[in-house]
Amino acid sequence: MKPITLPVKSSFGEVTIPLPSSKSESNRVLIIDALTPGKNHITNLAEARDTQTMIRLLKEDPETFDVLDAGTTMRFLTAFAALTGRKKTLTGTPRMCERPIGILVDALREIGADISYKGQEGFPPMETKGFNKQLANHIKIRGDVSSQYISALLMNAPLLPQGLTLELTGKIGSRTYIEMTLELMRQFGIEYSFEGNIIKVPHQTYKNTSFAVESDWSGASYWFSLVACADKGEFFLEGLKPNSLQGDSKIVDIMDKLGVQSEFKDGGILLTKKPVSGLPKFDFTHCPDLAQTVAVTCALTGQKSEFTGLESLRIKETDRIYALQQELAKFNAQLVEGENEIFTLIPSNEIPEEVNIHTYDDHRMAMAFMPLATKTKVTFDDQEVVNKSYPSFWKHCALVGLS
Ligand SMILES: O=C(O)C1=C[C@@H](OP(=O)(O)O)[C@@H](O)[C@H](O)C1
Ligand SMILES: C=C(OP(=O)(O)O)C(=O)O
Repeated sequence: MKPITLPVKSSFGEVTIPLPSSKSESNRVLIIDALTPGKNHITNLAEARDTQTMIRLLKEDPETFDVLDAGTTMRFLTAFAALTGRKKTLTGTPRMCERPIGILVDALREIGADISYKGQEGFPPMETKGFNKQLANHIKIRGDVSSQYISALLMNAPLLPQGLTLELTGKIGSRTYIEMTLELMRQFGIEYSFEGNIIKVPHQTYKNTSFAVESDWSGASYWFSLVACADKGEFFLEGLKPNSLQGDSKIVDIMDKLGVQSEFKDGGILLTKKPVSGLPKFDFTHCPDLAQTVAVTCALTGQKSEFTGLESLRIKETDRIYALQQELAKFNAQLVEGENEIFTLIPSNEIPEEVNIHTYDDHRMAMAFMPLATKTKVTFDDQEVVNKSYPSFWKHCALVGLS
C-alpha cells in the first residue's frame, strides 16, 4: 500500500474538474448491451475499476467471473449468468465474499436458475449451472437490503419467456438506483410499469440505441464538499446534467444547505460558496454513497446535523459507519448512534496538526476525507484505493493545488 499526503490549502481559484463517468450507469449499459441483439453505440464508459472489470469479464468470458471488490459487477453478473444459463463461478475479494447475496440467489432459484454456493450459504463464491425453464413469473423480494439485487433481476427480465413481476417488500432503499435501471432499460426500448411496490416487465427484446454515459455524481460530491470546507474556491464540474438518472445528484440540494451554490451551465455545473442556512437533517436512504462526503463536510464546517437512512452502509466496501466513527474521532468529530437508527453528527472542535486517515479498502473513505486538507496536513494510507470508482482522483486533487 502506497500512502499519499496532501498539503494544507484552504483557498482555491477557478478550476475545471474533468469528472470521470458514472460506474453505475456504465455497468448497467454493459449488461443491457450484452443482452441486446445487434450493435449499440455506447460512449463515455467509466474508467472505474468496477466498470473495467465488467468490460473485461464480458469480453473474455472466462470460466470464473472474479469481480474483485465491485458490488454491482457481482450482483449484475450473477443474475446475467444464472438467467442466461451460463456455467460460471462468481467470486471476488475476501470482503466481497462477506457481502450478502442470498436474497438475489433465492430469487434466481425461484425463477428457475440452478445456482449453488461454493462456500458459506448466502455469500459468494457461487456457481451457476444452467437455466432449464422458467418456474415463476411473479416473485416477492425484499427492498431494504440492496437495490442491486432488484436491478440485477430487472435487466434480465425482458428475456425471460414469461417476463417478470417483482413485488418489493419492506422499506425500499436506494430507490433511485432501481429507477435508473428502469429508465436505462426504457432507453433501450423496454416497456415496464412501476406502480406502488410492483414492477412489471413483460417479455420483449432490447432495441439498438446510442447512449452516452454521464459524469459521476458520486465522484462530483467530493468537489462540492471541498468548496463547502474551503475559505474560497470556484469549481466547474464537467459533464453533469440537471435531469440526471443518478440519485446522487441530490448532492445539489444537500450542499445548498451546507454553503455551496450550484449553477448548471455549458454542459456542467459551477460551484461557488454561499452562506450556510439552518440546522440540517439528512436522509441517505436513496443516496447512501453520499453519507461519508456529507459527514466529513458537516464535521469540518461546524454543522451539527442529524443523519438517517444509513442502514445499508454496514454491508458496503467496509462497515462504513464503524469506519466513519473511527476516522472522524481522529479530529474530534463524532457520529453518534441514537434510537431508531438516527445518528447525530457532532462537528470537530479542534483539529490536530496532522491526521492519518485509514481507508479500510474503501475508495469513499479516502475521497470523502480529502477536504480535511483545508484544515490540516492529511495522509491517507492507500492512494490506490480510489481506483474502484475514480482512478484520476489524486490527479484532480493536483489540479486544484492539492499535491
Ligand atoms: O446500483 C448501483 O449502481 C448502486 C447501488 C447502491 O447500492 P445498494 O443498492 O446496495 O444500496 C450504491 O451504494 C452503489 O454504490 C451503486
Ligand atoms: C457501494 C459501492 O459500490 P458497490 O456496492 O458496487 O461495490 C460504492 O461505490 O460506494
